[in-house]
Amino acid sequence: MITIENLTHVYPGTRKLAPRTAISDLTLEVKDGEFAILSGPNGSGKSTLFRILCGLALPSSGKVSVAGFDLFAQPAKVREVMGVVFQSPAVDKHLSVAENLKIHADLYGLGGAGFTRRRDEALSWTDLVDRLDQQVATLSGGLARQVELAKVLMTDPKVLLLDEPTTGLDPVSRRNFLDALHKLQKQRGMTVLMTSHVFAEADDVDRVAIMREGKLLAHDTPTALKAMIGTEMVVIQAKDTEGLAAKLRAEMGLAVRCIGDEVRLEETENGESLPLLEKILERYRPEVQSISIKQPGLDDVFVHVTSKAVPDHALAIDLKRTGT
Ligand SMILES: Nc1ncnc2c1ncn2[C@@H]1O[C@H](COP(=O)(O)OP(=O)(O)OP(=O)(O)O)[C@@H](O)[C@H]1O
Repeated sequence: MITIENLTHVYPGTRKLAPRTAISDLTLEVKDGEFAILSGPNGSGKSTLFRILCGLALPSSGKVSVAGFDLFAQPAKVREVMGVVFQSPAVDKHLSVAENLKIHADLYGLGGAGFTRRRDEALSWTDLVDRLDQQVATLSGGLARQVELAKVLMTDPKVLLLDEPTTGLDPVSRRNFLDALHKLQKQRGMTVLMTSHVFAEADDVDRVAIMREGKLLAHDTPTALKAMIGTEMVVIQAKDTEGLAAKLRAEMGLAVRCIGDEVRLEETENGESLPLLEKILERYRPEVQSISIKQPGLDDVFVHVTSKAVPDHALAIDLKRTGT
């Protein structure tokens, strides 16, 4: 449904700044009816990609098609099938919920009885049904985001792009927003691509794509991505992380990595971790502040994949293993 082929985007340089490649030969597909999350560290190129997909920027090279339409040759066709929820609010806070929805409907030529039906349908999943006359400025952050989504849903998009839509929401509002989004996506069979840094949001999506420095480093189901780093991992906090890691490598032959203030031993399998943990404690007890065994989550995959400490050939192996 969304096909991105060999996309490259270079921001031109200025007298003081060198040109910057924000997206580098990126190829990615979001299949029909799929819910995909796009993630990556700051500066990895997500916003640039999002701006290109929304038609706000033209890439330096590459192709994008949405629902079979060429994004650059047939932008109007793409706009007909695509809805976009931006990170920064795109509703008028001084107007009521109903007024915001009406203005959006007018922009899209959705008048008369059709408008009321579409509006009521878009609102049916929200908590806004009895708040139509309330000014958006007086709504909570979570409800204001619901107005944005309701607005976009009125146009019945086949493809929905969302740029970190849950930023600033408390955990309960975030969960409510996502639950509603998942329900809607299934009901309407929409294809959804959402940027997010919150990995708790990614466990129940179809696929997660992770970028770094404009390149796609991983793209697979949450289960396959987690399997990339084994069924268990040992995580150690120490007074001297680098020092302990060096000893574990040299004296125990362990392939550990330092990530922030932790030493991590990834890719341990069920049953191996506990004896290893005991051996590490036996030998290095005074240096260890805490040690635990955990099952890898998507946040661990993110750290593994985006950490610059991972040599490129190791990533290539991981990607082969996950079939990306
Ligand atoms: N207008 C611009 N001119 C020059 N370079 C830019 C411009 N916008 C972004 N960049 C650079 O392009 C790269 C990708 O930036 P981008 O904003 O797309 O990343 P991002 O993944 O969205 O980051 P974040 O998570 O911080 O929003 C960065 O190195 C950034 O500095």
